[in-house]
Amino acid sequence: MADVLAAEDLAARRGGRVVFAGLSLRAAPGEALLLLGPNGAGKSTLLRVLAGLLRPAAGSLAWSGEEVALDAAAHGARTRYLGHQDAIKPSLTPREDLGFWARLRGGDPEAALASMGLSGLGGLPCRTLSAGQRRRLALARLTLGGAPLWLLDEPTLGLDTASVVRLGALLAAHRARGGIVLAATHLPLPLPGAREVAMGRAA
Ligand SMILES: Nc1ncnc2c1ncn2[C@@H]1O[C@H](COP(=O)(O)OP(=O)(O)OP(=O)(O)O)[C@@H](O)[C@H]1O
Repeated sequence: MADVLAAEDLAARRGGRVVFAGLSLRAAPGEALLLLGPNGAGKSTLLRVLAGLLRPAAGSLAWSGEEVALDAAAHGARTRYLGHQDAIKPSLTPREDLGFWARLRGGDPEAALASMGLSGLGGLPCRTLSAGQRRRLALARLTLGGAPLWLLDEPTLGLDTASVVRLGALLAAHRARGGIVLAATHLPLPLPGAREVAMGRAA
C-alpha cells in the first residue's frame, strides 16, 4: 500500500537551537513507528511538527502527496495528538468531556468511556480523577471520530497494567482500520511490528 505520511529532510528548532535536522520518515496505513532516544533528543518536538503545531525549520511534510501546510484544517481533522498534558477541564465529568468531543468529531462517548475502562467513573468530576485515570480519559478521546493519524507522546505514562492492555487493543483496532500510529516512549508499548526511529543525542 502507498505511504500516506511522508516527512523529508525535516529540521526543527527550539529556543534558537537546532534540535534535529535531516530527518525523514514514511508511514503507510496500518503502520506504527516508535520514536526512541534519550531525554532531549527531540521526540516531542517531532510529534509537534507532525501534528502541525510547530513549523519545521526545514523540510517537507506531506499526507497522500500533498503538503500538510497547504491545508492546516484538514491536517488537524485527520490528526489526534496526545501530548504530556491531558487538557482536561476539572469541572466536567469524563462522560461530559467525551460527549463534548463526540459532538465535535463524531463517535459514541459511551463506547469511548468503555474502551479505557472508565464507565464506572463517567459521572465523577474530572478534578477527582487520579493521574492514570486522567491519562485514560485522554486516550479514550482518541477513539472519537476515526482520525487516521495518532501522534502519542508517552501514552502509557501513569497507566496500570490493565490499562496498558486496553490501550494495546485500541492501537490494534486503529491499525486494523488502516490508521497510523507514531509514539514517543521510554517504556515498552503494545505495538507489535512497530518500526523504530532512533532520534539523536541527549541535551
Ligand atoms: N519550548 C521550548 N523552548 C526552548 N527549548 C525547548 C522547548 N521545548 C523543548 N526544547 C528543547 O528542545 C530539545 C528537545 O526537546 P523534546 O521535548 O523534543 O525532547 P524529547 O526527546 O521529547 O525528550 P524527553 O525524552 O525528555 O521527553 C530539548 O533540548 C529541550 O530543552
